[in-house]
Amino acid sequence: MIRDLFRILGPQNQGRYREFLVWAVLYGVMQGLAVALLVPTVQALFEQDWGSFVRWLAAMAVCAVISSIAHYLQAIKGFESALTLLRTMHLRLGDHLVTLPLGWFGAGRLGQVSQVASKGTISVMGAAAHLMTPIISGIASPATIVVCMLFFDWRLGLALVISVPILFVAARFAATMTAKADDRAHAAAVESNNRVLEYARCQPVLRAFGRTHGVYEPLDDAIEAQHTAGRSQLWFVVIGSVVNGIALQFVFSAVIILGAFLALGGDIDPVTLIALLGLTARFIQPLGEIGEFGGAIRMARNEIRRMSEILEVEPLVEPDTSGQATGETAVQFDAVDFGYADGGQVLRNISFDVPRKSLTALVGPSGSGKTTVTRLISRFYDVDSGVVRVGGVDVRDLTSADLMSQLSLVFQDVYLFDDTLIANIRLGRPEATDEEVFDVARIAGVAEIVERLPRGWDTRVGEGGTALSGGERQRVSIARALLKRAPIVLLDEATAALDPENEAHVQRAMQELASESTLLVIAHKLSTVVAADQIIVLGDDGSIVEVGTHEALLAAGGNYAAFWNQRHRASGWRLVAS
Ligand SMILES: Nc1ncnc2c1ncn2[C@@H]1O[C@H](COP(=O)(O)OP(=O)(O)OP(=O)(O)O)[C@@H](O)[C@H]1O
Repeated sequence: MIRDLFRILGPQNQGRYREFLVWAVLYGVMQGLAVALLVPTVQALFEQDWGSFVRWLAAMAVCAVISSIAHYLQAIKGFESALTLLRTMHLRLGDHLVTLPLGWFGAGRLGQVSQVASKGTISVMGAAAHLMTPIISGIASPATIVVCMLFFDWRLGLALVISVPILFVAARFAATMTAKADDRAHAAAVESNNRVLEYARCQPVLRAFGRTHGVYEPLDDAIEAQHTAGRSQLWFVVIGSVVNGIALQFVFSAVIILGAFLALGGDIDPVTLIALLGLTARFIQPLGEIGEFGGAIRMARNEIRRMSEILEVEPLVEPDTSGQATGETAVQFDAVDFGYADGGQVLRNISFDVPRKSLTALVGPSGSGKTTVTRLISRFYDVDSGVVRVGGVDVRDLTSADLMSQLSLVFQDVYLFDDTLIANIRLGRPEATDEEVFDVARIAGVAEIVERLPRGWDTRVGEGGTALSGGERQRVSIARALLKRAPIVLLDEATAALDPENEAHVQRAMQELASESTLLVIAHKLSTVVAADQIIVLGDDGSIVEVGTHEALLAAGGNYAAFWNQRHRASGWRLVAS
Protein backbone atom coordinates (compact mmCIF):
# COMPACT_ATOMS: atom_id res chain seq x y z
CA MET A 1 0.00 0.00 0.00
CA ILE A 2 2.79 2.40 0.95
CA ARG A 3 4.48 1.66 -2.39
CA ASP A 4 1.18 2.41 -4.16
CA LEU A 5 0.82 5.70 -2.31
CA PHE A 6 4.39 6.71 -3.16
CA ARG A 7 3.73 5.87 -6.82
CA ILE A 8 0.63 8.06 -6.90
CA LEU A 9 2.28 10.93 -5.01
CA GLY A 10 5.21 11.06 -7.42
CA PRO A 11 8.81 12.03 -6.52
CA GLN A 12 8.00 15.68 -5.75
CA ASN A 13 5.49 14.82 -2.98
CA GLN A 14 7.12 11.73 -1.50
CA GLY A 15 9.30 13.61 1.01
CA ARG A 16 6.41 14.75 3.19
CA TYR A 17 4.87 11.26 3.28
CA ARG A 18 8.23 9.81 4.23
CA GLU A 19 8.37 12.26 7.16
CA PHE A 20 4.86 11.13 8.13
CA LEU A 21 6.02 7.50 8.15
CA VAL A 22 9.03 8.31 10.34
CA TRP A 23 6.88 10.19 12.89
CA ALA A 24 4.24 7.42 12.84
CA VAL A 25 6.91 4.77 13.56
CA LEU A 26 8.39 6.91 16.36
CA TYR A 27 4.89 7.37 17.81
CA GLY A 28 4.39 3.60 17.88
CA VAL A 29 7.83 2.89 19.37
CA MET A 30 7.36 5.50 22.11
CA GLN A 31 3.92 4.14 22.93
CA GLY A 32 5.33 0.62 23.25
CA LEU A 33 8.26 1.83 25.31
CA ALA A 34 6.05 3.86 27.65
CA VAL A 35 3.94 0.78 28.34
CA ALA A 36 6.98 -1.50 28.70
CA LEU A 37 8.51 0.84 31.26
CA LEU A 38 5.50 0.09 33.43
CA VAL A 39 7.11 -3.27 34.34
CA PRO A 40 10.30 -1.92 36.01
CA THR A 41 8.24 0.93 37.50
CA VAL A 42 5.83 -1.51 39.17
CA GLN A 43 8.72 -3.74 40.27
CA ALA A 44 10.49 -0.75 41.85
CA LEU A 45 7.23 0.29 43.54
CA PHE A 46 6.72 -3.13 45.11
CA GLU A 47 10.37 -3.37 46.14
CA GLN A 48 9.94 0.13 47.60
CA ASP A 49 13.06 1.28 45.74
CA TRP A 50 11.89 4.89 45.52
CA GLY A 51 14.97 6.16 43.62
CA SER A 52 14.46 3.65 40.81
CA PHE A 53 10.72 4.23 40.92
CA VAL A 54 11.10 7.97 40.29
CA ARG A 55 13.69 7.35 37.51
CA TRP A 56 11.43 4.88 35.71
CA LEU A 57 8.47 7.16 36.19
CA ALA A 58 10.43 10.06 34.66
CA ALA A 59 11.50 7.85 31.73
CA MET A 60 7.84 6.94 31.16
CA ALA A 61 6.89 10.61 31.18
CA VAL A 62 9.62 11.42 28.62
CA CYS A 63 8.33 8.62 26.37
CA ALA A 64 4.77 9.90 26.74
CA VAL A 65 5.81 13.45 25.82
CA ILE A 66 7.83 12.31 22.77
CA SER A 67 4.92 10.06 21.77
CA SER A 68 2.48 13.02 21.95
CA ILE A 69 4.78 15.23 19.85
CA ALA A 70 5.25 12.44 17.28
CA HIS A 71 1.49 11.87 17.22
CA TYR A 72 0.83 15.54 16.51
CA LEU A 73 3.50 15.78 13.80
CA GLN A 74 2.50 12.56 12.04
CA ALA A 75 -1.15 13.71 12.06
CA ILE A 76 -0.22 17.03 10.41
CA LYS A 77 2.12 15.44 7.84
CA GLY A 78 -0.37 12.63 7.15
CA PHE A 79 -3.23 15.06 6.62
CA GLU A 80 -1.19 17.31 4.33
CA SER A 81 -0.05 14.29 2.32
CA ALA A 82 -3.61 12.94 2.09
CA LEU A 83 -4.84 16.25 0.64
CA THR A 84 -1.96 16.24 -1.87
CA LEU A 85 -2.83 12.63 -2.66
CA LEU A 86 -6.47 13.51 -3.36
CA ARG A 87 -5.48 16.41 -5.59
CA THR A 88 -2.88 14.30 -7.42
CA MET A 89 -5.38 11.49 -8.02
CA HIS A 90 -7.97 13.91 -9.45
CA LEU A 91 -5.35 15.64 -11.62
CA ARG A 92 -3.95 12.36 -12.93
CA LEU A 93 -7.40 11.00 -13.69
CA GLY A 94 -8.40 14.27 -15.38
CA ASP A 95 -5.14 14.49 -17.35
CA HIS A 96 -5.51 10.90 -18.47
CA LEU A 97 -9.19 11.07 -19.41
CA VAL A 98 -8.53 13.88 -21.89
CA THR A 99 -5.96 11.70 -23.68
CA LEU A 100 -8.29 8.72 -24.15
CA PRO A 101 -9.95 7.99 -27.48
CA LEU A 102 -13.44 9.52 -27.53
CA GLY A 103 -14.86 6.10 -28.33
CA TRP A 104 -13.82 4.93 -24.82
CA PHE A 105 -16.49 7.14 -23.25
CA GLY A 106 -19.29 4.73 -24.06
CA ALA A 107 -22.04 3.07 -22.09
CA GLY A 108 -21.21 2.22 -18.50
CA ARG A 109 -18.17 4.48 -18.33
CA LEU A 110 -20.05 7.23 -16.53
CA GLY A 111 -20.74 4.97 -13.55
CA GLN A 112 -17.19 3.58 -13.55
CA VAL A 113 -15.47 6.96 -13.75
CA SER A 114 -17.77 8.62 -11.20
CA GLN A 115 -17.29 5.76 -8.69
CA VAL A 116 -13.50 5.88 -9.01
CA ALA A 117 -13.25 9.68 -9.03
CA SER A 118 -15.54 10.20 -6.03
CA LYS A 119 -15.80 7.17 -3.71
CA GLY A 120 -12.48 5.68 -4.85
CA THR A 121 -10.30 8.73 -4.34
CA ILE A 122 -11.94 9.55 -1.00
CA SER A 123 -11.38 5.99 0.21
CA VAL A 124 -7.67 6.09 -0.79
CA MET A 125 -7.25 9.50 0.84
CA GLY A 126 -9.00 8.25 3.99
CA ALA A 127 -6.72 5.22 4.12
CA ALA A 128 -3.62 7.40 3.78
CA ALA A 129 -4.79 9.93 6.39
CA HIS A 130 -6.55 7.79 8.99
CA LEU A 131 -5.64 4.12 8.58
CA MET A 132 -1.90 4.19 8.05
CA THR A 133 -1.27 5.62 11.55
CA PRO A 134 -3.00 2.84 13.55
CA ILE A 135 -1.42 0.26 11.23
CA ILE A 136 2.13 1.59 11.42
CA SER A 137 1.99 2.34 15.13
CA GLY A 138 0.10 -0.95 15.55
CA ILE A 139 3.20 -2.74 14.20
CA ALA A 140 5.89 -0.53 15.77
CA SER A 141 4.34 -0.58 19.24
CA PRO A 142 3.98 -4.43 19.57
CA ALA A 143 7.45 -4.85 18.01
CA THR A 144 8.91 -2.62 20.75
CA ILE A 145 6.95 -4.54 23.39
CA VAL A 146 8.29 -7.89 22.10
CA VAL A 147 11.89 -6.64 22.30
CA CYS A 148 11.31 -5.38 25.85
CA MET A 149 9.55 -8.61 26.79
CA LEU A 150 12.57 -10.64 25.58
CA PHE A 151 14.64 -8.44 27.84
CA PHE A 152 12.31 -8.87 30.87
CA ASP A 153 11.63 -12.61 30.41
CA TRP A 154 12.98 -14.41 27.36
CA ARG A 155 10.44 -17.27 27.60
CA LEU A 156 7.39 -15.00 27.48
CA GLY A 157 9.18 -12.88 24.87
CA LEU A 158 9.75 -15.98 22.73
CA ALA A 159 6.06 -16.89 23.08
CA LEU A 160 5.15 -13.49 21.68
CA VAL A 161 7.66 -13.87 18.80
CA ILE A 162 6.13 -17.27 17.93
CA SER A 163 2.63 -15.76 18.03
CA VAL A 164 3.48 -13.10 15.41
CA PRO A 165 3.13 -15.36 12.32
CA ILE A 166 -0.14 -16.81 13.72
CA LEU A 167 -1.57 -13.34 14.23
CA PHE A 168 -0.23 -12.22 10.84
CA VAL A 169 -1.99 -15.08 9.02
CA ALA A 170 -5.27 -14.36 10.88
CA ALA A 171 -5.07 -10.62 10.11
CA ARG A 172 -4.33 -11.38 6.48
CA PHE A 173 -7.27 -13.76 6.30
CA ALA A 174 -9.59 -11.06 7.75
CA ALA A 175 -8.27 -8.48 5.28
CA THR A 176 -8.64 -10.86 2.32
CA MET A 177 -12.24 -11.63 3.27
CA THR A 178 -13.08 -7.92 3.47
CA ALA A 179 -11.34 -7.17 0.16
CA LYS A 180 -13.07 -10.06 -1.64
CA ALA A 181 -16.49 -8.87 -0.51
CA ASP A 182 -15.60 -5.29 -1.42
CA ASP A 183 -14.84 -6.26 -5.03
CA ARG A 184 -18.33 -7.77 -5.42
CA ALA A 185 -19.96 -4.84 -3.65
CA HIS A 186 -18.10 -2.41 -5.92
CA ALA A 187 -19.23 -4.13 -9.11
CA ALA A 188 -22.82 -4.09 -7.81
CA ALA A 189 -22.51 -0.38 -6.88
CA VAL A 190 -21.25 0.55 -10.37
CA GLU A 191 -24.10 -1.37 -11.96
CA SER A 192 -26.79 0.21 -9.79
CA ASN A 193 -25.18 3.65 -10.30
CA ASN A 194 -25.50 3.19 -14.06
CA ARG A 195 -29.07 1.94 -13.76
CA VAL A 196 -30.08 4.94 -11.60
CA LEU A 197 -28.61 7.31 -14.20
CA GLU A 198 -30.39 5.41 -16.96
CA TYR A 199 -33.67 5.46 -15.00
CA ALA A 200 -33.44 9.22 -14.51
CA ARG A 201 -32.51 9.80 -18.15
CA CYS A 202 -35.16 7.59 -19.70
CA GLN A 203 -38.10 8.91 -17.65
CA PRO A 204 -39.76 10.44 -20.76
CA VAL A 205 -39.61 7.08 -22.58
CA LEU A 206 -40.85 5.12 -19.56
CA ARG A 207 -43.75 7.51 -19.04
CA ALA A 208 -44.60 7.63 -22.74
CA PHE A 209 -45.00 3.87 -22.63
CA GLY A 210 -47.11 3.96 -19.49
CA ARG A 211 -44.37 2.72 -17.14
CA THR A 212 -45.32 5.18 -14.40
CA HIS A 213 -46.29 2.51 -11.88
CA GLY A 214 -44.60 -0.63 -10.75
CA VAL A 215 -40.93 -1.34 -10.89
CA TYR A 216 -38.31 -0.72 -13.53
CA GLU A 217 -36.79 -4.20 -13.58
CA PRO A 218 -33.18 -3.35 -14.52
CA LEU A 219 -32.94 -0.82 -11.68
CA ASP A 220 -34.81 -3.07 -9.28
CA ASP A 221 -32.53 -6.00 -10.11
CA ALA A 222 -29.41 -3.82 -9.73
CA ILE A 223 -30.57 -2.52 -6.32
CA GLU A 224 -31.44 -6.06 -5.20
CA ALA A 225 -28.00 -7.26 -6.36
CA GLN A 226 -26.40 -4.39 -4.43
CA HIS A 227 -28.33 -5.36 -1.28
CA THR A 228 -27.26 -8.98 -1.68
CA ALA A 229 -23.64 -7.93 -2.21
CA GLY A 230 -23.88 -5.65 0.85
CA ARG A 231 -25.25 -8.49 2.99
CA SER A 232 -22.57 -10.93 1.86
CA GLN A 233 -19.95 -8.22 2.44
CA LEU A 234 -21.13 -8.01 6.05
CA TRP A 235 -20.84 -11.80 6.44
CA PHE A 236 -17.33 -11.85 4.98
CA VAL A 237 -16.25 -9.06 7.34
CA VAL A 238 -17.79 -10.82 10.37
CA ILE A 239 -16.13 -14.16 9.51
CA GLY A 240 -12.74 -12.45 9.07
CA SER A 241 -13.19 -10.54 12.31
CA VAL A 242 -14.19 -13.69 14.27
CA VAL A 243 -11.15 -15.64 13.02
CA ASN A 244 -8.89 -12.73 13.92
CA GLY A 245 -10.47 -12.45 17.37
CA ILE A 246 -10.04 -16.19 18.04
CA ALA A 247 -6.35 -16.00 17.09
CA LEU A 248 -5.80 -13.06 19.47
CA GLN A 249 -7.59 -14.82 22.33
CA PHE A 250 -5.59 -17.99 21.69
CA VAL A 251 -2.28 -16.10 21.90
CA PHE A 252 -3.32 -14.26 25.06
CA SER A 253 -4.51 -17.46 26.74
CA ALA A 254 -1.29 -19.26 25.79
CA VAL A 255 0.82 -16.48 27.33
CA ILE A 256 -1.30 -16.51 30.54
CA ILE A 257 -0.90 -20.29 30.86
CA LEU A 258 2.84 -20.09 30.23
CA GLY A 259 3.15 -17.22 32.74
CA ALA A 260 1.15 -19.17 35.33
CA PHE A 261 3.49 -22.18 34.94
CA LEU A 262 6.51 -19.95 35.32
CA ALA A 263 5.01 -18.30 38.40
CA LEU A 264 4.12 -21.69 39.94
CA GLY A 265 7.69 -22.87 39.32
CA GLY A 266 8.92 -19.74 41.07
CA ASP A 267 10.63 -18.33 37.98
CA ILE A 268 8.60 -15.12 38.04
CA ASP A 269 7.17 -13.32 41.03
CA PRO A 270 3.39 -12.68 40.86
CA VAL A 271 3.76 -8.87 40.65
CA THR A 272 6.09 -9.11 37.64
CA LEU A 273 3.75 -11.66 36.05
CA ILE A 274 0.77 -9.32 36.34
CA ALA A 275 2.82 -6.47 34.85
CA LEU A 276 4.01 -8.72 31.99
CA LEU A 277 0.45 -9.86 31.29
CA GLY A 278 -0.56 -6.19 31.13
CA LEU A 279 2.22 -5.73 28.61
CA THR A 280 0.93 -8.73 26.63
CA ALA A 281 -2.52 -7.15 26.54
CA ARG A 282 -1.00 -3.99 25.06
CA PHE A 283 0.85 -6.19 22.55
CA ILE A 284 -2.40 -7.87 21.46
CA GLN A 285 -4.70 -4.84 21.28
CA PRO A 286 -3.07 -2.94 18.36
CA LEU A 287 -2.62 -6.19 16.43
CA GLY A 288 -6.37 -6.79 16.72
CA GLU A 289 -6.99 -3.35 15.29
CA ILE A 290 -4.62 -4.09 12.40
CA GLY A 291 -6.89 -7.00 11.44
CA GLU A 292 -9.82 -4.59 11.20
CA PHE A 293 -7.98 -1.73 9.49
CA GLY A 294 -6.21 -4.19 7.20
CA GLY A 295 -9.56 -4.88 5.52
CA ALA A 296 -10.11 -1.17 4.90
CA ILE A 297 -6.56 -0.90 3.53
CA ARG A 298 -7.27 -3.78 1.14
CA MET A 299 -10.43 -1.96 0.04
CA ALA A 300 -8.38 1.17 -0.61
CA ARG A 301 -5.91 -0.95 -2.58
CA ASN A 302 -8.83 -2.25 -4.64
CA GLU A 303 -9.76 1.36 -5.38
CA ILE A 304 -6.17 2.07 -6.43
CA ARG A 305 -6.30 -0.95 -8.73
CA ARG A 306 -9.56 0.28 -10.28
CA MET A 307 -8.01 3.69 -10.76
CA SER A 308 -4.95 2.06 -12.32
CA GLU A 309 -7.22 0.18 -14.72
CA ILE A 310 -8.44 3.53 -16.03
CA LEU A 311 -4.96 5.05 -15.98
CA GLU A 312 -3.63 2.06 -17.91
CA VAL A 313 -6.10 2.44 -20.78
CA GLU A 314 -3.92 3.22 -23.75
CA PRO A 315 -4.11 6.92 -24.53
CA LEU A 316 -4.71 7.97 -28.09
CA VAL A 317 -1.29 7.89 -29.70
CA GLU A 318 -0.67 11.35 -31.08
CA PRO A 319 2.30 12.85 -32.89
CA ASP A 320 4.05 15.87 -31.34
CA THR A 321 3.46 17.87 -34.50
CA SER A 322 0.95 17.33 -37.28
CA GLY A 323 1.78 16.32 -40.83
CA GLN A 324 1.57 18.99 -43.54
CA ALA A 325 -1.82 19.26 -45.27
CA THR A 326 -1.67 18.40 -48.96
CA GLY A 327 -3.93 18.15 -52.01
CA GLU A 328 -7.45 19.11 -52.84
CA THR A 329 -9.13 16.38 -50.81
CA ALA A 330 -10.75 17.43 -47.57
CA VAL A 331 -11.54 13.88 -46.42
CA GLN A 332 -10.33 10.62 -47.88
CA PHE A 333 -11.11 7.01 -46.95
CA ASP A 334 -8.66 4.51 -48.36
CA ALA A 335 -9.65 0.81 -48.09
CA VAL A 336 -10.98 1.26 -44.54
CA ASP A 337 -12.17 -1.71 -42.49
CA PHE A 338 -13.60 -1.14 -39.05
CA GLY A 339 -15.54 -2.93 -36.33
CA TYR A 340 -16.32 -1.93 -32.73
CA ALA A 341 -14.37 -3.85 -30.10
CA ASP A 342 -17.47 -5.70 -28.86
CA GLY A 343 -19.13 -6.37 -32.21
CA GLY A 344 -18.63 -7.61 -35.76
CA GLN A 345 -17.24 -5.73 -38.73
CA VAL A 346 -19.18 -2.53 -39.46
CA LEU A 347 -17.35 -0.92 -42.39
CA ARG A 348 -15.83 -2.97 -45.24
CA ASN A 349 -13.21 -1.77 -47.65
CA ILE A 350 -14.53 1.81 -47.73
CA SER A 351 -12.78 4.17 -50.17
CA PHE A 352 -14.01 7.61 -51.19
CA ASP A 353 -12.78 11.19 -51.62
CA VAL A 354 -14.54 14.34 -50.43
CA PRO A 355 -13.16 17.29 -52.47
CA ARG A 356 -12.70 20.64 -50.72
CA LYS A 357 -15.73 22.97 -50.60
CA SER A 358 -18.04 20.21 -51.83
CA LEU A 359 -21.24 18.76 -50.42
CA THR A 360 -21.19 15.00 -49.93
CA ALA A 361 -24.31 13.16 -48.85
CA LEU A 362 -23.98 9.86 -47.01
CA VAL A 363 -27.05 7.65 -47.34
CA GLY A 364 -27.86 4.06 -46.53
CA PRO A 365 -30.11 1.86 -44.42
CA SER A 366 -30.20 2.17 -40.64
CA GLY A 367 -27.15 0.51 -39.09
CA SER A 368 -25.15 0.57 -42.32
CA GLY A 369 -22.39 2.61 -40.65
CA LYS A 370 -23.02 6.26 -41.61
CA THR A 371 -22.43 7.62 -38.12
CA THR A 372 -19.41 5.33 -37.80
CA VAL A 373 -17.86 6.99 -40.89
CA THR A 374 -18.11 10.42 -39.18
CA ARG A 375 -16.69 8.98 -35.94
CA LEU A 376 -13.64 7.66 -37.79
CA ILE A 377 -13.06 11.08 -39.38
CA SER A 378 -13.18 12.66 -35.89
CA ARG A 379 -10.93 9.84 -34.61
CA PHE A 380 -13.30 8.65 -31.90
CA TYR A 381 -11.85 5.27 -32.93
CA ASP A 382 -8.91 4.15 -35.06
CA VAL A 383 -9.49 2.06 -38.19
CA ASP A 384 -8.70 -1.68 -38.18
CA SER A 385 -7.04 -1.36 -41.58
CA GLY A 386 -6.77 1.26 -44.31
CA VAL A 387 -6.35 5.01 -43.80
CA VAL A 388 -8.63 7.96 -43.04
CA ARG A 389 -7.09 11.24 -44.21
CA VAL A 390 -8.14 14.79 -43.38
CA GLY A 391 -6.53 17.48 -45.52
CA GLY A 392 -4.45 14.74 -47.15
CA VAL A 393 -2.92 13.65 -43.80
CA ASP A 394 -3.60 10.37 -41.98
CA VAL A 395 -5.70 11.38 -38.94
CA ARG A 396 -3.22 9.39 -36.80
CA ASP A 397 -0.50 11.83 -37.91
CA LEU A 398 -2.48 14.84 -36.70
CA THR A 399 -2.54 16.11 -33.14
CA SER A 400 -6.04 16.04 -31.62
CA ALA A 401 -5.99 19.83 -31.44
CA ASP A 402 -5.13 20.16 -35.15
CA LEU A 403 -7.66 17.54 -36.20
CA MET A 404 -10.45 19.09 -34.17
CA SER A 405 -9.56 22.59 -35.37
CA GLN A 406 -10.43 21.39 -38.87
CA LEU A 407 -13.77 19.84 -37.93
CA SER A 408 -17.16 21.02 -36.77
CA LEU A 409 -19.45 18.29 -35.52
CA VAL A 410 -23.22 18.72 -35.55
CA PHE A 411 -24.22 15.31 -34.23
CA GLN A 412 -27.38 13.87 -32.72
CA ASP A 413 -26.28 14.11 -29.11
CA VAL A 414 -25.96 17.87 -28.66
CA TYR A 415 -24.57 18.72 -25.25
CA LEU A 416 -24.99 22.19 -23.81
CA PHE A 417 -23.17 23.26 -20.65
CA ASP A 418 -25.01 24.79 -17.73
CA ASP A 419 -23.89 28.25 -18.70
CA THR A 420 -25.44 31.20 -20.49
CA LEU A 421 -26.69 30.86 -24.04
CA ILE A 422 -24.02 33.19 -25.35
CA ALA A 423 -21.25 31.24 -23.59
CA ASN A 424 -22.53 28.00 -25.11
CA ILE A 425 -22.31 29.41 -28.63
CA ARG A 426 -18.96 31.08 -27.97
CA LEU A 427 -17.55 27.62 -27.23
CA GLY A 428 -17.30 27.35 -31.05
CA ARG A 429 -14.60 30.05 -31.09
CA PRO A 430 -13.84 31.57 -27.68
CA GLU A 431 -12.11 34.64 -29.16
CA ALA A 432 -15.17 35.58 -31.31
CA THR A 433 -16.62 39.07 -30.78
CA ASP A 434 -20.20 39.55 -29.57
CA GLU A 435 -21.10 40.78 -33.07
CA GLU A 436 -19.85 37.55 -34.62
CA VAL A 437 -21.83 35.50 -32.09
CA PHE A 438 -25.01 37.51 -32.80
CA ASP A 439 -24.43 37.08 -36.52
CA VAL A 440 -24.28 33.28 -36.46
CA ALA A 441 -27.10 33.18 -33.94
CA ARG A 442 -29.30 35.04 -36.43
CA ILE A 443 -28.48 32.62 -39.25
CA ALA A 444 -29.07 29.53 -37.08
CA GLY A 445 -32.31 30.96 -35.65
CA VAL A 446 -31.01 31.30 -32.10
CA ALA A 447 -31.83 35.02 -32.07
CA GLU A 448 -35.53 34.10 -32.05
CA ILE A 449 -35.02 31.88 -29.03
CA VAL A 450 -33.25 34.72 -27.22
CA GLU A 451 -36.29 36.97 -27.59
CA ARG A 452 -38.43 34.40 -25.82
CA LEU A 453 -36.04 33.76 -22.94
CA PRO A 454 -36.50 35.70 -19.67
CA ARG A 455 -32.90 36.88 -19.40
CA GLY A 456 -32.12 36.92 -23.12
CA TRP A 457 -28.53 36.06 -23.98
CA ASP A 458 -27.65 35.68 -20.31
CA THR A 459 -30.20 32.93 -19.65
CA ARG A 460 -28.60 29.80 -18.30
CA VAL A 461 -29.54 26.77 -20.36
CA GLY A 462 -29.38 24.17 -17.54
CA GLU A 463 -27.21 21.06 -17.36
CA GLY A 464 -27.22 19.41 -20.79
CA GLY A 465 -29.36 22.29 -22.10
CA THR A 466 -32.51 21.09 -20.32
CA ALA A 467 -33.99 24.62 -20.33
CA LEU A 468 -34.20 24.51 -24.15
CA SER A 469 -36.26 22.36 -26.49
CA GLY A 470 -34.58 19.69 -28.65
CA GLY A 471 -34.86 21.87 -31.76
CA GLU A 472 -33.51 24.90 -29.87
CA ARG A 473 -30.53 22.91 -28.61
CA GLN A 474 -29.74 21.84 -32.15
CA ARG A 475 -29.87 25.41 -33.40
CA VAL A 476 -27.34 26.37 -30.71
CA SER A 477 -25.16 23.49 -31.88
CA ILE A 478 -25.38 24.70 -35.50
CA ALA A 479 -24.57 28.26 -34.40
CA ARG A 480 -21.45 26.88 -32.67
CA ALA A 481 -20.41 25.19 -35.92
CA LEU A 482 -21.03 28.40 -37.91
CA LEU A 483 -18.96 30.38 -35.45
CA LYS A 484 -16.10 27.90 -35.51
CA ARG A 485 -15.78 28.28 -39.30
CA ALA A 486 -13.96 24.95 -39.48
CA PRO A 487 -12.93 23.88 -42.99
CA ILE A 488 -14.90 20.61 -42.68
CA VAL A 489 -18.40 20.21 -41.24
CA LEU A 490 -19.80 16.79 -40.33
CA LEU A 491 -23.55 17.06 -39.95
CA ASP A 492 -26.20 14.53 -39.11
CA GLU A 493 -29.42 15.77 -40.65
CA ALA A 494 -31.51 13.60 -38.34
CA THR A 495 -30.47 16.18 -35.81
CA ALA A 496 -32.06 18.92 -37.83
CA ALA A 497 -35.18 17.40 -39.33
CA LEU A 498 -37.54 18.15 -36.49
CA ASP A 499 -40.03 20.74 -37.67
CA PRO A 500 -40.48 23.08 -40.64
CA GLU A 501 -39.27 26.12 -38.68
CA ASN A 502 -36.11 24.34 -37.64
CA GLU A 503 -35.60 22.95 -41.11
CA ALA A 504 -35.65 26.44 -42.64
CA HIS A 505 -32.91 27.55 -40.26
CA VAL A 506 -30.85 24.46 -40.97
CA GLN A 507 -31.18 25.04 -44.71
CA ARG A 508 -29.94 28.59 -44.30
CA ALA A 509 -27.10 27.49 -42.05
CA MET A 510 -26.08 24.77 -44.48
CA GLN A 511 -25.96 27.24 -47.38
CA GLU A 512 -23.81 29.51 -45.23
CA LEU A 513 -21.50 26.63 -44.25
CA ALA A 514 -21.32 25.34 -47.84
CA SER A 515 -20.02 28.72 -49.05
CA GLU A 516 -16.90 28.34 -46.89
CA SER A 517 -16.55 24.72 -45.83
CA THR A 518 -16.60 21.15 -47.01
CA LEU A 519 -19.80 19.43 -45.92
CA LEU A 520 -20.22 15.73 -45.24
CA VAL A 521 -23.85 15.20 -44.37
CA ILE A 522 -25.66 12.08 -43.17
CA ALA A 523 -28.56 13.01 -45.39
CA HIS A 524 -32.20 12.47 -44.51
CA LYS A 525 -33.75 15.16 -46.74
CA LEU A 526 -34.05 14.63 -50.45
CA SER A 527 -33.29 18.31 -51.03
CA THR A 528 -29.82 17.71 -49.60
CA VAL A 529 -29.34 14.54 -51.63
CA VAL A 530 -30.38 16.21 -54.87
CA ALA A 531 -28.12 19.20 -54.23
CA ALA A 532 -25.09 17.08 -53.26
CA ASP A 533 -21.99 17.07 -55.43
CA GLN A 534 -21.74 13.37 -54.73
CA ILE A 535 -23.82 10.79 -52.93
CA ILE A 536 -22.17 7.85 -51.21
CA VAL A 537 -24.55 4.94 -50.76
CA LEU A 538 -23.69 2.43 -48.04
CA GLY A 539 -25.14 -1.06 -48.16
CA ASP A 540 -26.45 -3.27 -45.37
CA ASP A 541 -23.05 -4.98 -45.05
CA GLY A 542 -21.18 -1.69 -44.48
CA SER A 543 -19.59 -1.48 -47.93
CA ILE A 544 -20.06 1.26 -50.51
CA VAL A 545 -22.57 0.12 -53.09
CA GLU A 546 -22.68 3.25 -55.27
CA VAL A 547 -21.13 6.70 -55.60
CA GLY A 548 -22.30 9.51 -57.91
CA THR A 549 -24.60 12.48 -58.36
CA HIS A 550 -28.35 12.18 -57.99
CA GLU A 551 -28.90 12.16 -61.78
CA ALA A 552 -26.10 9.70 -62.47
CA LEU A 553 -27.30 7.31 -59.77
CA LEU A 554 -30.91 7.50 -60.96
CA ALA A 555 -29.76 6.78 -64.48
CA ALA A 556 -27.68 3.82 -63.28
CA GLY A 557 -30.86 2.21 -61.98
CA GLY A 558 -29.13 0.57 -59.00
CA ASN A 559 -29.80 0.57 -55.25
CA TYR A 560 -30.08 4.35 -55.04
CA ALA A 561 -32.65 4.49 -57.87
CA ALA A 562 -34.69 1.79 -56.15
CA PHE A 563 -34.40 3.63 -52.84
CA TRP A 564 -35.45 6.93 -54.51
CA ASN A 565 -38.41 5.45 -56.33
CA GLN A 566 -39.62 3.70 -53.22
CA ARG A 567 -39.40 6.91 -51.16
CA HIS A 568 -40.93 8.97 -53.94
CA ARG A 569 -43.93 6.72 -54.16
CA ALA A 570 -44.56 6.68 -50.42
CA SER A 571 -47.41 9.07 -49.78
CA GLY A 572 -46.85 11.64 -47.08
CA TRP A 573 -43.08 11.10 -47.17
CA ARG A 574 -41.61 14.36 -46.07
CA LEU A 575 -38.38 14.17 -48.03
CA VAL A 576 -39.42 15.80 -51.26
CA ALA A 577 -36.87 17.49 -53.47
CA SER A 578 -37.31 21.22 -53.13
N1 LIG B 1 -20.36 2.29 -29.76
C1 LIG B 1 -20.72 1.19 -30.42
N2 LIG B 1 -20.32 -0.01 -29.99
C2 LIG B 1 -20.66 -1.15 -30.65
N3 LIG B 1 -21.39 -1.17 -31.80
C3 LIG B 1 -21.83 0.00 -32.28
C4 LIG B 1 -21.51 1.25 -31.62
N4 LIG B 1 -22.08 2.25 -32.35
C5 LIG B 1 -22.71 1.66 -33.40
N5 LIG B 1 -22.56 0.32 -33.36
C6 LIG B 1 -23.05 -0.65 -34.35
O1 LIG B 1 -22.43 -0.35 -35.60
C7 LIG B 1 -23.35 -0.47 -36.67
C8 LIG B 1 -23.39 0.84 -37.47
O2 LIG B 1 -23.92 1.85 -36.63
P1 LIG B 1 -24.05 3.36 -37.13
O3 LIG B 1 -24.61 4.15 -35.98
O4 LIG B 1 -22.79 3.81 -37.72
O5 LIG B 1 -25.16 3.19 -38.27
P2 LIG B 1 -25.99 4.32 -39.00
O6 LIG B 1 -25.95 3.96 -40.44
O7 LIG B 1 -25.51 5.68 -38.62
O8 LIG B 1 -27.44 4.06 -38.40
P3 LIG B 1 -28.67 5.10 -38.25
O9 LIG B 1 -29.04 5.59 -39.60
O10 LIG B 1 -29.75 4.22 -37.65
O11 LIG B 1 -28.22 6.16 -37.30
C9 LIG B 1 -24.69 -0.85 -36.05
O12 LIG B 1 -24.84 -2.24 -36.19
C10 LIG B 1 -24.54 -0.48 -34.59
O13 LIG B 1 -25.27 -1.36 -33.78
